[in-house]
Amino acid sequence: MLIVEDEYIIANDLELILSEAGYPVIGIADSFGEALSLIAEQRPDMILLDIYLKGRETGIDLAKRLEELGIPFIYISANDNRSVLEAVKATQPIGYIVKPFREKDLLTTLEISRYRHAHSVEMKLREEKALQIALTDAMSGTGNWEQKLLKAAKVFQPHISFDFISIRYQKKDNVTFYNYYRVGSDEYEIINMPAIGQMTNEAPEPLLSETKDAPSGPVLYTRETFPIFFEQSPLGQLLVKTFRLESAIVMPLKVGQMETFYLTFLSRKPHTYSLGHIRLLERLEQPIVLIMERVLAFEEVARLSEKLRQENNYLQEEVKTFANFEEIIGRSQQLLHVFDQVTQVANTDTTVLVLGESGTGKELIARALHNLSARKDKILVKINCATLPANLIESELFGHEKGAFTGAFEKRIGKFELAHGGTIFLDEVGELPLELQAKLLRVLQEKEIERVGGKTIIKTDVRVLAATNRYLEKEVAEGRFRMDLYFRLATFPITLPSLRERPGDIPLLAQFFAQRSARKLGKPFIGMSESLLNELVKYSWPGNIRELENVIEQAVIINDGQTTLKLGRPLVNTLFATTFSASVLQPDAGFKTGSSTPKDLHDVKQIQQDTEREYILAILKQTNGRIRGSGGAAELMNLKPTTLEYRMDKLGIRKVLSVQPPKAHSDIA
Ligand SMILES: Nc1ncnc2c1ncn2[C@@H]1O[C@H](COP(=O)(O)OP(=O)(O)OP(=O)(O)O)[C@@H](O)[C@H]1O
Repeated sequence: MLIVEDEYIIANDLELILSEAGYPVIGIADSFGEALSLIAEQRPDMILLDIYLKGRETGIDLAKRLEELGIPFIYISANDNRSVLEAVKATQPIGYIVKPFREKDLLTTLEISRYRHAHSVEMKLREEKALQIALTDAMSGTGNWEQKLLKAAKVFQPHISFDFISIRYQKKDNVTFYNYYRVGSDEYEIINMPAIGQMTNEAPEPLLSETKDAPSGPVLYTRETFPIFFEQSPLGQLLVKTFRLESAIVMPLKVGQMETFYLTFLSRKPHTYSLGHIRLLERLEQPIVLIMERVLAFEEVARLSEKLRQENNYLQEEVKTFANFEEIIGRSQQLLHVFDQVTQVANTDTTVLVLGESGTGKELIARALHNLSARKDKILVKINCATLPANLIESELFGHEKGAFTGAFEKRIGKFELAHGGTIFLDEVGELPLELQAKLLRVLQEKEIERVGGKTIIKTDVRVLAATNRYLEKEVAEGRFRMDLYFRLATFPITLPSLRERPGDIPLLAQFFAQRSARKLGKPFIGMSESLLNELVKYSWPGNIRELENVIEQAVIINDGQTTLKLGRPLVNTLFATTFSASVLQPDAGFKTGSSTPKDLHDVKQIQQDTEREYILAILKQTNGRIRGSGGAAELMNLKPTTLEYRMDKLGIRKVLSVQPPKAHSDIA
């Protein structure tokens, strides 16, 4: 114990009593200065403190230092002046002994004070532990940051009371403010930036950028020291003025390398905050930082696993088809030329536009381009521009912020962001609506994207591959496709030959598909007859390799494994197919990779179109107008539904939505 007493006799008396009672006394000081130097030498567990000492400073002045040092003390004084007693109370002594005292009274007071103090320290420790647990619960519960921080603020209230709490979250150059105003015992109003603007008639946003870094530890501000606080936080100044606040504590919490949370507790009363609060915040600093780090790490993990989940979806889609260059079957000159082009351009970041009829292997070539590039270990994201609803394409491509549109409940990253570091394959790019063509062009030019409803620009590193079975130049001429985008995409065009242009590859492909299907179905495959191969080669394959693949798979399915393959249905049974096989003309002008051109091009084309139209109408009648799904016209014709719809559109065949029974006035009827 240390005795701070200027009256020598009393001091000696005290020392004697204490020593005899088993309280070792480390010294006697008669002034403020001497007491501090004794404390510096040896820190006492407790101090007996007189109010009036030698020199200018009093016991009350010393008490303030003791509070800072965290040393408990008991006043021992004859002073009963009211204002002095008020000041004494404010210094939070653990006991008070009135002079003159009896030895018994002194020892009893000492014992009780010591017990109460030890008990209160233990209580405090327990309370602090409970506070930490409550903060962890608040922060790791459900909800967004605004809700979590409100829960955390409520947890603080009994320990560091406040009328207003402002939490600034600084992440690199990005600042977010969360403000809560206490309106009832457990009721808080969330005061966001627009609300501050409305209340103060001042735009608060510019003030954010003027916010300076606060000090490294907790700092207490009162009316006298507010100017320093205002200097650092002009927004804080606005809040203080608007909500008539009188004192504050600012606590910076550095989380990780780049992120800091600034907690500012503000009170309407001038003397709410004390050194005790500062000490409490200091003790809580590490635990809170740990909580925050954990919450941020969880968020990051959740973000990454969501990304991984999305990537997985695509990867699963990917493994369904071949992705290997070697798996592209064919030895024709036309195909070898394509291989040369692929090899040339694969390992660059050049945008490639793959052209060709439906089913010619455009997607396969796109995958080969990716697999032969330096990006092969990164993701290849495919997006089919024809199958997405027009109103969702933008958000699919670029992502959206939460609340960007009705139904955007959560923030979602788009495929461009997902493909970061890898490749994006825009299949059927010719179907992209005009307004999105402008946005795609911007991505290609600036290499940056903006989420729907987002304010920030996100840099991307994505290689773009695109494919279409449309004749894009015609689309440009007819105003359906932007010329500038066309030029951007067609930096390096690769045109795939139709199957009928390379009949020499048909036997190879047929064997390959037959073996593969047999393996898949666990059936033996003993070969194909000469006549079957001839039949395959003669056929015109409007659905190209996809159609061949399907025809062979069907044949393998119905085959018993003991005899050579037979087709499930004859290939010459459609007018559509025969017409095309009779001519070298493409069903869709523009992908002419063959050499010969019929003389009377116009007439042939007209006949061809009429025949095709009749054929499609006949099939549609058979299916009651149904295009998609099993037993639909597309399946019967071995075409993709989108291709069939495209053809119908071209030939002026209207789609009938309600087909049961077919309407008498419709095309189909
Ligand atoms: N040279 C080839 N060797 C083996 N299989 C091929 C070859 N070319 C295409 N295929 C197969 O044919 C089918 C159709 O190919 P793909 O989907 O790449 O065509 P596409 O031109 O992209 O069609 P669409 O324009 O209709 O989307 C796929 O199953 C693909 O694996």
